Amino acid sequence: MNIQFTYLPGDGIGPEVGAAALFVLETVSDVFAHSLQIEAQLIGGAAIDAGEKPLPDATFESCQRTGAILLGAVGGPKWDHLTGADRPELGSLLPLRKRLNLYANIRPCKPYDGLLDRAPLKRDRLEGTDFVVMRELTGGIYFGAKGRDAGGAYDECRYSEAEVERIAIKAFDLAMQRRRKVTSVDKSNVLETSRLWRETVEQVSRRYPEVTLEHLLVDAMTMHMLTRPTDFDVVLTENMFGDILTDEASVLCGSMGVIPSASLSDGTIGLFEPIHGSAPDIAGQGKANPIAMILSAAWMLRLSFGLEAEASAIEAAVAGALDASEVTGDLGGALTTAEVGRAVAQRVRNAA
Ligand SMILES: NC(=O)C1=CN([C@@H]2O[C@H](COP(=O)(O)OP(=O)(O)OC[C@H]3O[C@@H](n4cnc5c(N)ncnc54)[C@H](O)[C@@H]3O)[C@@H](O)[C@H]2O)C=CC1
Ligand SMILES: CC(C)CC(=O)C(=O)O
Ligand SMILES: [Mg+2]
Repeated sequence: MNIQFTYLPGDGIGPEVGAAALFVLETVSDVFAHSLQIEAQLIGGAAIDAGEKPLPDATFESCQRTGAILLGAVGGPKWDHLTGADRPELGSLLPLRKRLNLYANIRPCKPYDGLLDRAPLKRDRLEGTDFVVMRELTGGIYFGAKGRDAGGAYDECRYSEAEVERIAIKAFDLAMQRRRKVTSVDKSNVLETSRLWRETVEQVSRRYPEVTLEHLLVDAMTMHMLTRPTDFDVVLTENMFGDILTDEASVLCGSMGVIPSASLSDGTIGLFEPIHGSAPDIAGQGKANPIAMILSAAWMLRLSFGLEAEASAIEAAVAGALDASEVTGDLGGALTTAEVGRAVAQRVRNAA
């Protein structure tokens, strides 16, 4: 098969973890006799530095055409003086998600066995943790009107019933394939958008009588996630809460550097990216953990190209590398970003 995708390394550690993931993809395509057609494009601060818009037209066109996108991260202190749509985050990543209608962001929290002792929680409390966060990705406060006025500053948060309904359906459909439980997280004691969220999720849940529905307020959820992580199956939540809760979930999994994500629409386009950002504090030092990016590449093979054996081969290689402590410093190892990429690739080759 010809695996054609758009590659957006972006900023900070993006190009570093991206190079490691590409190395693994090249090995997989060699082992499984595929060809790779990589369309590398500019995004974020890297695009700004090249004299382009944060989301250049050529980049968007490539994403639309290939329908499979592997992205590192955007943003960093170098561009923090910029405002509004001139910023990498507001001018590239958010419009990319919005314009491609990638409203369903799926982020897994299933600690690898080799990392169970790295989390602050004891192994016996963590063992069996396996939940997925279904985060709404194209609505809410990140996309509302924002600005400054005489009174200070404002960020508007809006959700339509249709926006809540479609992400709730995704969550319930996913729960039907898993352990049939949805935990919907909102702030309905205070926010009107959350009241709509809760009512709509209730309505959708009536179509799924086999699925147990639980509602939690987001402040309490930050505690429940740490005290009873094994209780959750599908966690359904809005854009900003999902952003925050999944960084917290990374603590259960050992590091920010191990959680991949898929952002999907109702069509065939998929955007695959680690949940972490550009990590300017470690950029350029070979310290970044590439596993989240490598797993995002595996998800791209599975979800955009239907290459299940190839995706599973990468995931098995990652599990093997973690068991053998072939890891970067965030996981207590001594390997560089590139060395982890090579170690995972070697395991893919050895298993073939
Ligand atoms: N999807 C994206 O493009 C995202 C972009 N950002 C942007 O990234 C920049 C930095 O944001 P931060 O708040 O520092 O979040 P961050 O996720 O980049 O980093 C948070 C902490 O986790 C560590 N970390 C992150 N990824 C790691 C990896 N792969 N291996 C080892 N350690 C890792 C970092 O060193 C840092 O200490 C900001 O400009 C922010 O807007 C933040 C989140 C997502
Ligand atoms: C630019 C941010 C909204 C990206 C982010 O933090 C995320 O999607 O996790
Ligand atoms: Mg985030």
